[in-house]
Amino acid sequence: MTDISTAEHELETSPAFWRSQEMLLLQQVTALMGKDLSPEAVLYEMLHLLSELLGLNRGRIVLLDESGKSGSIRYAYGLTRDEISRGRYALDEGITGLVLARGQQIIVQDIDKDPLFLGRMIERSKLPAGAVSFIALPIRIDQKTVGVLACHRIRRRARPLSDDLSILRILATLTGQILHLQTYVEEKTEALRQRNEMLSRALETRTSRYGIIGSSPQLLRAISELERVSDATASVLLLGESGTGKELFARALHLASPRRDKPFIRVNCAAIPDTLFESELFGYERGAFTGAQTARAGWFEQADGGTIFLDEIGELPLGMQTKLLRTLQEGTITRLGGKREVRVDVRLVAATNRDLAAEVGRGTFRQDLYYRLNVIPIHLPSLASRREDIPALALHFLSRTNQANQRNVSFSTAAIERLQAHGWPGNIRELSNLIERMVLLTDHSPLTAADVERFLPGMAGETPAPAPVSAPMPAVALPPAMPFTGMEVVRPYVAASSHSAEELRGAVARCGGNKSRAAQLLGLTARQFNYRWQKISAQE
Ligand SMILES: Nc1ncnc2c1ncn2[C@@H]1O[C@H](COP(=O)(O)OP(=O)(O)OP(=O)(O)O)[C@@H](O)[C@H]1O
Repeated sequence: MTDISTAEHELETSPAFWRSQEMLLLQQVTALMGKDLSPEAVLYEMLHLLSELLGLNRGRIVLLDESGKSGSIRYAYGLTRDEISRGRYALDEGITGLVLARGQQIIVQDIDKDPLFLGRMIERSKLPAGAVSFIALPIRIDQKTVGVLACHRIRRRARPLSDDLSILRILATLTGQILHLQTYVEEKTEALRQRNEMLSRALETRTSRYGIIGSSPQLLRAISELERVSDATASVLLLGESGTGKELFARALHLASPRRDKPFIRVNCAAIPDTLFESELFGYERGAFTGAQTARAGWFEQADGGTIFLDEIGELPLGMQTKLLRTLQEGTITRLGGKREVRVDVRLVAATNRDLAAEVGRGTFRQDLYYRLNVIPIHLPSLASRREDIPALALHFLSRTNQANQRNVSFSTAAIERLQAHGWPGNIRELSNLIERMVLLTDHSPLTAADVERFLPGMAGETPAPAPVSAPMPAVALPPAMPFTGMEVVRPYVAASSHSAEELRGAVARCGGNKSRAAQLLGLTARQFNYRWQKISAQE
């Protein structure tokens, strides 16, 4: 031996050298644990360093299989794939099987001399020529043996066996902790995944069962109110600005009720001329009026067993309000020109975007009917008060329009953000119409914030502040300037009670006395306009 190698030998055999090697190993392993919680990376590196720094070779970690009756090698260093695949042990089989079964460490001083040592995994010729030891220690979680940490050790080496055993015990404990942590994290993650799946399924079925999109607390509250009263027979009054989904909710209420297989009849009170209300709602007998050549059942009779939805109930003339109240109280109707009372079993759902209580105060709506209708009021939130629903609604309308028109248009994130910033006085109907127009009238994808800007009514560059919950409509609500679409806008986005007498008169004057054009200018239906016009004329 040269002087240098003698010095190296002395250094290598000094206890200080081995302590520093052990410290290095532990430092490296714990540093890795801090970085990466996956056992693969940490345990592999641990076995690697065990070999590199301490000369304990062919380390392996055997873990019990799910059956608990056998174990197999899960992590190893210095073993070939074939060798690893041979590393399967039944309980009590060989040294590893014994440690698995009994949870006690075993040290085989010389593998060639121990009859219990199987030697089936690695050919003897591949191991060092001299005496080779084998050390196997149990890995425990919560006092239960779940695996074995084992390695080879050249018997004739400078480092005492007790030191190797000490560090191996620490590493076996560390392995147990890492595996325990992994199981814990996996269990927690799985539980969270399942809970998440369950919640999103519940949300999905609750909100999309009736085609109602959105998960804002305000919308969920309205849906849960709807579901709570769906089985009752009392009248429901849906309140909310135009386009907030009152009709959708009325249909949802019907579908959620035991009447779902019976008719759902929608009557738009704003669209029926005063003179036809009675015959439309209650039907008529033959000869009831000129032209009544056959008898006809009205909407109430047609809805028998089901639900009648009186939309824009605030437009109902006073005379009809009295008749409706009688029907609600007595559960009967009398056809126009008829004498017989016909029993009808109908649930009434009414909707209005008007302040009915104020109408009662003004004497244009019967108080007793108002109380009768207002038994179960459900307030539908404006879109501006639940902006978090805008992305989901926008994507819903986008995919619906894409499908209907064989298009494949998408939105950029900025476009969605721009939609979220808009005030939406026309609520969901306005959003739905806007998206339909954008998809049909643009020839590129994704649609950008600038595209949205171009299509928003008279808002270029302006970001309106969020409207307060159930904020009244702006006093002058002229219909927004729409880009040419080739489509009729189905309904104007204007609250029915939002025009002062001055505005009505001003519009008529601007249209040279033409009331239909004045109605158009103000974004009202002819009926809505006439109703207001009569009202201001009566007040004069
Ligand atoms: N939460 C929602 N999810 C999906 N679509 C919705 C939702 N709310 C409303 N819509 C859609 O928006 C449009 C307007 O809704 P709806 O006609 O029910 O409003 P409304 O309150 O009855 O309006 P109006 O007072 O003018 O009669 C419809 O096409 C409806 O399907």
